[in-house]
Amino acid sequence: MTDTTAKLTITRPDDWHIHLRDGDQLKDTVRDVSRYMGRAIIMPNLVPPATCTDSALSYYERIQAHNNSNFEPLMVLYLTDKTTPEEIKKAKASGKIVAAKLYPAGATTNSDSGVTSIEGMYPVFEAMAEVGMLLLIHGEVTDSSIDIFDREKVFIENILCKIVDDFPNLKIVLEHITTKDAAEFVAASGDNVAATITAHHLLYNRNHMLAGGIRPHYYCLPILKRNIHQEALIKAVTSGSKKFFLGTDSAPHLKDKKEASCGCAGSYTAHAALELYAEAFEEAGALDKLEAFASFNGPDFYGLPRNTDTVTLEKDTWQVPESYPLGDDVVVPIRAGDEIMWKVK
Ligand SMILES: NC(=O)N[C@@H](CC(=O)O)C(=O)O
Ligand SMILES: [Zn+2]
Ligand SMILES: [Zn+2]
Repeated sequence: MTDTTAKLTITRPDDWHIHLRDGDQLKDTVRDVSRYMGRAIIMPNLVPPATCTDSALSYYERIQAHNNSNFEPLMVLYLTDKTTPEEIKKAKASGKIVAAKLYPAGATTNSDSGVTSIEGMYPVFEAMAEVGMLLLIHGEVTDSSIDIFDREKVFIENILCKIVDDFPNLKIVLEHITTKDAAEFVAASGDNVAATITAHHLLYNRNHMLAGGIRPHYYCLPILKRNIHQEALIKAVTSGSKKFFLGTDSAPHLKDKKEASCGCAGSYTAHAALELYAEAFEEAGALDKLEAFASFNGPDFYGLPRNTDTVTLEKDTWQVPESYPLGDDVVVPIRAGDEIMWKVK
C-alpha cells in the first residue's frame, strides 16, 4: 500500500448495505455498485418488500439480469411479524440469502410492513442463530415522543441491549450507525456484534444539512447528528477495530421526491462510494486503515472469503455531475456539482 501521495491499491471492497431498488432503476443502480464492489448486501425494502425466500430469489434474478461482471449480490429477507422459523431455514438453504433485516415498523423508507413486536420475533431469532443467518438492524425507535436525534440511542438502550443479551450466538449488524453511543456500544459488545458506517456520516454532520439553508440530499435516516458523533464514527473506523465495516446505505430517490415539502429519506453515494470513504480516511490521516474497513472486516464478520483481486484509487480530482439517470428520471448524488479528490481507476 502506498502513502497519501497519489495512488492507493487495496483488496477489492464490498458494500455491506445498499439499496438497488427495482424495475427500470436496476440498470442504473446495478451498473454503479458493480463498477468495483465485489459483493453487496442488497436491502429488501422494496414495494412490496422481499419478505419470503421466493421473493428474495426472484429479486436476485432481476438484479442479475443487469449484471455484466463478477459482482455478487447477497440477498436479505425482510422480517415482518409473520416471518416464521421455517422461512428462515428455507432462506438459508437457498445459499443466496445470508441475512434477515429488522426494520421497526415505520422507522424508515418502506418499513411499514416491519416488525411491531420484538418479543414476537424471538423464535425467528433463535432459528437465525441456529442456522447461522445474520440479523441486520435499522436501529431506531419509532415512538413519536422521542426526539429524532435520540432515536438510535434510545433503541440501543431499550431494545438492542436486550436482544444482544438474549442471543449471545446470533451475529448482529447494527446498520448505518450515526452516534457515539452506537460506536461505543458496538465496541464494548462481544465478537458477535458489528456495525456498518456510511461515507456520508463520516464526512458530514447536521450543520451540513441545516446551516445556511436546508439541503434535502443530506437527509437520510438515521439523521445526521452533531459533530461530536461524526468524530466518534471517524475514531471508530480508524481505530483498527474489526467490528466496523463499509456499508454505503446508498439509497436513491428521484430528484423531485427529495426536493419536496416532505422529502424522502436517503442519500445516493454509489457513484463514488470508495472515493468518498477515501476522503474521510485521508482527512483523518488514516488511509492505511481503509483497506481493512472496506475489504477485510465485512467478509470476516459474515464468514465469507475476502476478495482476492485489487482496485486502485488515484488522486485525480473530478467533478460530480448535477444528476445521474435513474430509470426514466434522475437522482441527485451526494456532492452533486462539486469535486471529489479520488478516483477509482
Ligand atoms: N437510509 C435512508 O434514509 N433510507 C433508506 C432506508 C434505510 O436504510 O433506512 C431508503 O431505502 O431510502
Ligand atoms: Zn435503515
Ligand atoms: Zn439503508
